[in-house]
Amino acid sequence: MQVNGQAYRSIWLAADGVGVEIIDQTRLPFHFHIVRLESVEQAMTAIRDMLVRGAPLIGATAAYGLCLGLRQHATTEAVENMAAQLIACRPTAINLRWAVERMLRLLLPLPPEQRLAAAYHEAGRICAEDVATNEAIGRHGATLIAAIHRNKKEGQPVNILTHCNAGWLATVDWGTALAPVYKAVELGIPVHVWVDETRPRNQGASLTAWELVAAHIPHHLIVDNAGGHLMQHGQVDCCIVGTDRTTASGDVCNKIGTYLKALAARDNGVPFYVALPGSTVDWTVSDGVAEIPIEERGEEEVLQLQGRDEAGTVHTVAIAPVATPAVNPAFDVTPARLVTGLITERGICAASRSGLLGLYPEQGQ
Ligand SMILES: CSC[C@H]1O[C@H](OP(=O)(O)O)[C@H](O)[C@@H]1O
Repeated sequence: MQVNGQAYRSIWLAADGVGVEIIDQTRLPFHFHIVRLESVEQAMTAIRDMLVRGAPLIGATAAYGLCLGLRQHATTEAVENMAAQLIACRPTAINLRWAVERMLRLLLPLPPEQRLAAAYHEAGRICAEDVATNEAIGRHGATLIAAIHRNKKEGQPVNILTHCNAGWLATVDWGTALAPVYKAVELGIPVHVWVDETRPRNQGASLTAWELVAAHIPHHLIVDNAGGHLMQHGQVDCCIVGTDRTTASGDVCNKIGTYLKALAARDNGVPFYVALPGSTVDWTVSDGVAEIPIEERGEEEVLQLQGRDEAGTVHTVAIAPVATPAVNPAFDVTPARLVTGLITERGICAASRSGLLGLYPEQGQ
């Protein structure tokens, strides 16, 4: 996407063809800082500490992490060990495992001396495919926004609520939930985005809002608890969110708070869409609540907030008594019954096994 007139992806191979460069998303929205990764350990840290985040992007980072690790060790044992460590960095997003296993399927049959070049090529393919996939998600999702727009009064924008960040920063480019917004804007459809701040890491405030400012797309930041009220008062035409793992039956795992938004949407008759690439479907599980591992992150993310003072200095401050403990589940699962539809690179389908198999028939063979 464009940042101050320059095109960026969220991850790219450095000019020397060796290092991998990322946008440090923990520094946004106040600082646009690029970090160069030179080892698999640095890639793991970037994933764990959320310098990069978002299911497709952490998958792409892990793929390049294997490339960086192969520069040191190319034996089968080393590759398998690196792969296991990368997958363990974060437990919920399926794309992390998907990308690493795709790399292993390619690399393990090769002789060690051929693995490095093949790895860089495949990591590049994973990134290029993600860009094309998300652009297709955008095109399909934009048809939904266009249909809503046709029923709006002349000049009225389509009001879309989104949760967390499923924009281009969550992927290699375009994003998933925000891709339809970007494509709708390209079609000249007026949109307005309600941006859930998304406690505790405030990725809506720090990442989605930053993206929409850069794209000059009208939006308002809202507290997570305001969405239901806005829906009750007819101010939300649809919700579009991302997902870190969706089950074969259409249950959707996404950033904590998504489930509550889906409940409010159902109660108010607001369409609730989930945008995802096929690589985010976990065909091995059906019951999302029972089977998807939910990442428990550190309590400090709940007990602290980060912000910038008037002098431009960024501080981290406590928001609760020192003696107060916190619990920090990073994701929740929205049952398929609350999902209006899934927006994929192959089209839009019902949040159901039959709906998904209709778009991905090869998964049923
Ligand atoms: C396109 S995946 C977006 C998805 O990932 C985010 O989780 P995290 O920032 O913790 O990696 C969030 O659930 C987004 O909806």
